[in-house]
Amino acid sequence: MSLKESYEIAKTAYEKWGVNVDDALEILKKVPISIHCWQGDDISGFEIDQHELSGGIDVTGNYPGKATTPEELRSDLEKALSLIPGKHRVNLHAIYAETNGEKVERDKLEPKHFENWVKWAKENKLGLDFNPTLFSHEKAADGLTLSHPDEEIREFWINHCIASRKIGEYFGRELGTPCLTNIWIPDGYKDVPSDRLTPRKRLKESLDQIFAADVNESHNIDAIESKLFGIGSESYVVGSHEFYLGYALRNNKLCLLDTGHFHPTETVSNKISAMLLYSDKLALHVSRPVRWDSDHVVTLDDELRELALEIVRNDALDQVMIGLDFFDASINRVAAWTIGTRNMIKALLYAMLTPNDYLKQLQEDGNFTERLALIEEFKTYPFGAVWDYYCDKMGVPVKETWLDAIKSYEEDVMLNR
Ligand SMILES: C[C@H](O)[C@H](O)[C@@H](O)C(=O)CO
Ligand SMILES: [Mn+2]
Repeated sequence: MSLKESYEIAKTAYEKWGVNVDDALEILKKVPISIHCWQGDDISGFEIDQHELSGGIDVTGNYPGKATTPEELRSDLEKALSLIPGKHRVNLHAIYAETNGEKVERDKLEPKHFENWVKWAKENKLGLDFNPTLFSHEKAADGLTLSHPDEEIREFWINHCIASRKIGEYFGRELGTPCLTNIWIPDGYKDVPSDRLTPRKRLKESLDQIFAADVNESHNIDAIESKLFGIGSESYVVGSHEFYLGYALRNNKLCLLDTGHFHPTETVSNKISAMLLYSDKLALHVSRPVRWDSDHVVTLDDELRELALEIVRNDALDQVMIGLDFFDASINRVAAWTIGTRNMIKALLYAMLTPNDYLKQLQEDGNFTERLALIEEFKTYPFGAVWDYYCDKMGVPVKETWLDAIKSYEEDVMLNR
C-alpha cells in the first residue's frame, strides 16, 4: 500500500471523530521548534580560553565526531534540519560567539561576534534564539553569578546579560522574527542555607538592572528559567520556580519551564493551563529527566504527549514557545537532534489528531468511562500513517530511513574530524 493510500485510510478513521487531518498538517507545518545548538558539541562553545563545563550540569559519553568549530556545528545542524519536517529555529548560547581569535570577555560581547550565525540563519531561513552563558567561567567558579555577594562579580554578569539582550535584539531585527533571550543562572548552595532571602533579593535587583536596559521588545523577548537543583546546588537554588513566576508576572517577562527542572513527580504539562491564565506567553525547554535533570534525548513518552496535548487542546500554539534542551554525547549527536526534534513534532501531531473538543465535552458531562476509553483507543489509531505522509510531503525521510543519511554523514564527515 502506498503512503498516500495508508494516509487516506487513517484520515477516514480520524475524521469519524471530527478531526480534520489536512488542517492539522497545515497547522503543524507552521509550528517552529527552537533547536538548541549545544547538543552538537557538548556545550563546549568556541571561546578562546575554553572552560570546563560547570553550573551543575553534565554531559556524559564520548561518541566520536563532535563539532569543534562553528563551521562544523552549522554543518551538523544543517544535516539534522534536513531530516526534520518543518521550518525551525536555532538556539545559541553566548559561548558560541566568533571573535576571530581575539579574547572577548562575556560582558563585552557584541552583535558583530554573531554575524556569521546571522548570515547562516538568513541563508537557511531560520530564526535564532539566545542565552547568556552564566556558567563555565572563572567568575562563576563558586556557583554564584547574579546573586553573588561580591558586587563586582554581579556587575560583570549583569553586563553580560544586557549585552546578550542586545544580541537578541540584533537577531530579531536582522531575521524578522523576535529572538527569545533566556536567562538561566546556576546560583545555589550544596547545603542547607542559613539565609534564603538575601541571595533572592540580590537576584531580583540584578534582574531589575538587566531589564532596565533599553531593548526593543518587538525584536527581543525576555525569558527567565527556574530550576529545582543542580550538582552542587542540591539544597537551595536562588532562581526557583516561585521566584521567577512572581518576577515574570510582576514585570511582564516570560517564564521558561524546563521539563527537567522540577520534582520528579511534578509535570510541566500540568502547569501550562494554570500559567496561561495569568501570562500571555510562556516558553519551554523540553528535555527528558531520568531520575534527575539528566537532559536525555526527548522520547515520545507519556509526558511529551501530555505536554503537546495541553498546548494543542488549549489553542496555545501561539502562546507557548517550544524549545529543546538535551545533550547526549553517548550517541551520534546529529541523530540525537533528529530523534528529539522529530519526537517533539510527532507529539504535536498526535495531539492535533486527538478529538479534543469531544473529549472535553465528555469530561464536562461527567462521562469519565468514555473519556478514558477513547483516550486509550486513540493511542493505537493509525497515527504513524499520517506522520509518514507528513514527512514525505515535507521532503524529509520517512520512518527510520533518515538513519541512512546519518550513517553516511558520520562516515564521510564526522569521523574525519
Ligand atoms: C545549557 C543548559 O541546559 C541551559 O542553559 C539551561 O537551560 C539549563 O537547563 C540548565 O539546567
Ligand atoms: Mn533548560
